[in-house]
Amino acid sequence: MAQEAPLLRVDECTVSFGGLRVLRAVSLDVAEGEVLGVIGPNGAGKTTLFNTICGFVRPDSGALSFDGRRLDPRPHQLTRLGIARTLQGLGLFPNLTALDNVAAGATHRSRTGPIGALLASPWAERHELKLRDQALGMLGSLGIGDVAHRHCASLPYGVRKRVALARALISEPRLLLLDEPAAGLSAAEITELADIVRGLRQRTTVMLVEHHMEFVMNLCDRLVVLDFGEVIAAGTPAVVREDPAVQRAYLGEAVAADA
Ligand SMILES: Nc1ncnc2c1ncn2[C@@H]1O[C@H](COP(=O)(O)OP(=O)(O)OP(=O)(O)O)[C@@H](O)[C@H]1O
Repeated sequence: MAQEAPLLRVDECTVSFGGLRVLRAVSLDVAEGEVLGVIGPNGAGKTTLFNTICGFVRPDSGALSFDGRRLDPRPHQLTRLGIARTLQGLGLFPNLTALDNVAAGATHRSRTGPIGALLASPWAERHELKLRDQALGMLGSLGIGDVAHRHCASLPYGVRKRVALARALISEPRLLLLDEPAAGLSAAEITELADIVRGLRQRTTVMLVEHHMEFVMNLCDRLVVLDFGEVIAAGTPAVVREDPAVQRAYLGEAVAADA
């Protein structure tokens, strides 16, 4: 039986900054519907891998494909291609409400355009109202509908992280890239986040970079481990946790965290 093509394929990608080789012939597949975690010690190249997938960094060699087609993205094309990303720094507009921040994630779907906006046609207004309804629904589905009209600057960090997640989801991505989603969250918030991400798999594929071992071990279907820019292991959390190369890379760190 023919094997289904992966949603995302990273094929032998090598990336250098000046003389520093940061990714070394990295290959991995992300299957539709899975939650894939990318882990590795500090400086292993995880963020660079995300940046390469998003087109912020061009590989020296190698190729990417998305849904069976060559992926050579410019960052501004990502949403249209069906890829969304949350950032470590969240990147929210602090003086806008949570609702406006989320609606901003759907601007590629806004068909109003500058002329329509100037004319404020009833059609354009209806369309904008629909987008705002969807943004409100998205905040509600992440359990923070009550903060929709509050400025982001006034919200606790854990809530702002959910706003950023809602903004990524409003574009209805096929692939959602989460950059350290658990960082800075309390233990209770991390448990809730894991439940949220499990719920997301009905509608999107998730690839995440994370340091929190218990979170990734409990949540991810598969893990890819990077060390010094190389894939040193890949497989289920149970397999990866027992891998001697992974344990060596994490010497002194809690890879086997009581997951
Ligand atoms: N724009 C850049 N110019 C030069 N060096 C860079 C650049 N971006 C990253 N690096 C270097 O590339 C290496 C990998 O960095 P990267 O941020 O991808 O690692 P990481 O695994 O995400 O680390 P962390 O877990 O600490 O976030 C590091 O040595 C870093 O200093």
